[in-house]
Amino acid sequence: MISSEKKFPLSAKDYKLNEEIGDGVGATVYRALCIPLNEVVAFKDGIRREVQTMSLINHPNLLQAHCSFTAGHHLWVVMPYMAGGSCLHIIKSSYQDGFEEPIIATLLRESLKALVYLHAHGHIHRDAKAGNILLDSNGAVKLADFGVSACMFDTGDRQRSRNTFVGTPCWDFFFLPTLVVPCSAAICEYTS
Ligand SMILES: Nc1ncnc2c1ncn2[C@@H]1O[C@H](COP(=O)(O)OP(=O)(O)OP(=O)(O)O)[C@@H](O)[C@H]1O
Repeated sequence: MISSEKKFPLSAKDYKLNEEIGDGVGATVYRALCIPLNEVVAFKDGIRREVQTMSLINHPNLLQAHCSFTAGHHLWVVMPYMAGGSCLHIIKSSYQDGFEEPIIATLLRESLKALVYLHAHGHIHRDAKAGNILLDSNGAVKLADFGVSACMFDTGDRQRSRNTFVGTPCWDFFFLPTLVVPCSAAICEYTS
């Protein structure tokens, strides 16, 4: 699971946890400092499936993990810190009337490239939404949060789990059909 040439340490003592930067349904995300590399990172108490998916993907529009390790009962995922925050956060703080169309088009294009890549590799994200589209300090767009993602090649219980409903209802039933589906036939999140 390497998103850069740098070797991120695999021990909690090498990280200094700072403030909470996100509180999702499944996990809390923190800003942290990787002390030996003097680099700001994001720290998430992940789940095994998420870590597995993050270890397999490699695309500029997908948030890869630097590394992961266990400490006590926690499975920590160390990720690049996306200083721009999520699109949801930006909309709430600065664009209450919504983004202008050119911005939406750009965000969708970048997010769809990520989904096309995932689908081509047999993965389905299952929770594409503004809170999971993150921006870094250079404005790069990355799709994050593979906590409920699934793999088309899974068998047994994991295969059956693809048929369960996950994700975020308003996004799955409203946003995606009205905005994203006309933009790309690549959205096959619902066919699983
Ligand atoms: N690498 C990161 N850099 C900066 N902020 C992040 C990063 N990862 C996550 N966040 C912030 O934390 C929030 C929650 O993260 P994430 O979606 O991974 O958690 P979750 O518990 O799976 O969320 P949910 O289940 O609600 O979708 C994001 O919306 C974002 O604001």
